[in-house]
Amino acid sequence: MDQEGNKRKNIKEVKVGALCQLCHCRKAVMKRPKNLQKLCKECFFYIFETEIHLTIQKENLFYKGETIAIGASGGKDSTVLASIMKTLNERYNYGLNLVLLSVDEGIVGYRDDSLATVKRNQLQYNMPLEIVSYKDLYNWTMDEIVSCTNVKSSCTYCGVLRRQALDRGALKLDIHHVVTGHNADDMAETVLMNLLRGDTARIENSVNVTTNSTGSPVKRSKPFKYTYQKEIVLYAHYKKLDYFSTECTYAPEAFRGTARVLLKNLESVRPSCIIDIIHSGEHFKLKSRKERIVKNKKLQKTTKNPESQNEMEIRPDGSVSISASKDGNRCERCGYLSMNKICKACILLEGLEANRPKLTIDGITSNTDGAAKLSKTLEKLSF
Ligand SMILES: Nc1ncnc2c1ncn2[C@@H]1O[C@H](COP(=O)(O)OP(=O)(O)OP(=O)(O)O)[C@@H](O)[C@H]1O
Repeated sequence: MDQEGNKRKNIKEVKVGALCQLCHCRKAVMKRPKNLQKLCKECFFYIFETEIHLTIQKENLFYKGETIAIGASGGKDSTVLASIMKTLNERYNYGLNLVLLSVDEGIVGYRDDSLATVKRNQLQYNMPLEIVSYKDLYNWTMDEIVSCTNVKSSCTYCGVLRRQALDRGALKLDIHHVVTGHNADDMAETVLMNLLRGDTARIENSVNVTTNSTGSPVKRSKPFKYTYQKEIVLYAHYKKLDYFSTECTYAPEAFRGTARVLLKNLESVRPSCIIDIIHSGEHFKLKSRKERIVKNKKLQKTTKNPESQNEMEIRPDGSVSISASKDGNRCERCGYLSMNKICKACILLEGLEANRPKLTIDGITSNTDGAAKLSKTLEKLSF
């Protein structure tokens, strides 16, 4: 049974047998994963939707008449997001124009199936759908990238390329705001990961509901910031939403996987820990950049190259980080918006191009479709 199947099995096993603690008249069918409150289905729907509405209101996420692209992967989070956005838009008269935006990374046996789900969602929610592909944007599919690199680093490539692809897809439609289905578990995981790596500079940013990548005119919001993954699964299950439940064929980023297991263990003994970690991240204050730079200047006296325009920071372990000078707003290679001379996507693609010949033997392009499946099978083999 896959992971999703297990989750659904767990849901059915919840036996409550008491009255709903909200309406006090209907039978409770579940214990809320967030606070163990016993609820009937109707009250769960109401409280789940209302909490997301309150996050949207508190953070002032949208304005009337705004067009919003919903990052739609066909998975549970973004499917529930599309459904909720439609419900709240109608119920509270947000006045939003909602569009589904999908990125086709080119992973045979995974993304092609999930995109079929998004196409059904398009009809079910009556929303326009735009699909942009890595192949069209970068002339690479993820299957090709993995056959040139390895499965383990695939998430790094995919993350950078997808972020830019979502931006480009949105701009193609003249949309400047993308919402994604990142949830409370994702956020807590990211805070934990950054904390464990000592990457404190990223903690503050990782708990923001809305973020703007440097140089990007497209902002991103996460209306599910306080929404537990387990509750998203419950909502999708009880509402019988049509979503795709297979995990990506490629390995999840190794360290994130470890942080995920750690978080699940913590959650099993203290369900509130997910929100608690997010709150800790929200209250985490780094010394101002100015303060850090002044402190480091003494150290830099001996290391500073007077000809360099680059800003240098010395990390606590003594290693040095040099941030590129901000030369302009466009990548010199692809012309896409970037605060650096060459955007991250182009840097990664440049490394890949060097390996492109490996994919072509005597002018015949080798078939990389399903490379992920093959790699996974090989990984499992033992001799
Ligand atoms: N291929 C894609 N096209 C459009 N949006 C995407 C795509 N992949 C991810 N996203 C957006 O980023 C969010 C987080 O994706 P991620 O893959 O990290 O988590 P997930 O739990 O698998 O999400 P989901 O259940 O929605 O697939 C998704 O909810 C979605 O909004």
